[in-house]
Amino acid sequence: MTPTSPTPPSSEPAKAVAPRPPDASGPCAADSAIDIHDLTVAYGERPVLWDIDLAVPRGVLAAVIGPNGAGKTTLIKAILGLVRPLTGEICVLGEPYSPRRGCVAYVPQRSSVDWDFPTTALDVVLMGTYARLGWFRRPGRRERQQALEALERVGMQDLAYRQIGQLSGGQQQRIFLARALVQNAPLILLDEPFQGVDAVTEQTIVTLLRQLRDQGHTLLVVHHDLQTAAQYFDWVILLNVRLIASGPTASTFTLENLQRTYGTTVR
Ligand SMILES: Nc1ncnc2c1ncn2[C@@H]1O[C@H](COP(=O)(O)OP(=O)(O)OP(=O)(O)O)[C@@H](O)[C@H]1O
Repeated sequence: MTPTSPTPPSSEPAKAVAPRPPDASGPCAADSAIDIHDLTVAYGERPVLWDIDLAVPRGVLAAVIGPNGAGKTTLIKAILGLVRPLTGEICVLGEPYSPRRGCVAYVPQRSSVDWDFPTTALDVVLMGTYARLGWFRRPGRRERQQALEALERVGMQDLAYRQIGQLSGGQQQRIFLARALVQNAPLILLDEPFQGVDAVTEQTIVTLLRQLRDQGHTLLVVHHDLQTAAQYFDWVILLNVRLIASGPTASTFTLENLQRTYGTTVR
């Protein structure tokens, strides 16, 4: 790809970008949960994602890892159609995003949510049913039951009627996870779900993510903690504006790849 503007990031080109699966064909391979070709995203003149080619298979619990400002959140936003790429194509579950919108659940970064918005935990979870209901139907008894069950799965049933602004960080994170559960989407994107949560909540979330993976969902999780990455995830995507590597954790989460992602200071 050779766009005239903006100029490419100055760092050395990535040497070993993970190859796309050999059976992937056309822009939207049906066997991939996410398929990205030649993706470049810029804010103004500055590229924050450069020429990304990436295929994430279905049914993996995948981490997106990279330093601050590497473009991890921007990658999630690009998949969700929230930022307009300069170039490139993104396919979700074998199709462009728009017709697949209802198949994707999103657990945002806590800091990006207005917690003063006057709504209860149950109402937030019920939002996960809206895509199924369409424009003109309101959630009924069945949807409320599903929402309460999801709250129970994340251990939050007792706080269903609490205002979201009155919940702790870990509790808020679980509410958004419950919303994703209710949506029952095949693809779930989570932006730093462990940020600011205690060890017990972190384990609750990890257990849920594994259960969802075992049920066939694909999960893409922005993750910062290198100590836990290999233990939690079976697929890793290493990113620093460019894609450094993507693949099974055992073969991809290597010291060499981490050094290329973060510089030479990783031990
Ligand atoms: N709306 C925006 N307008 C301009 N620049 C932005 C915008 N959003 C993000 N950026 C910049 O783009 C770069 C990538 O941001 P992004 O949030 O995707 O990184 P990240 O890897 O998620 O970082 P972190 O680990 O700190 O959350 C950063 O340098 C950031 O300052």
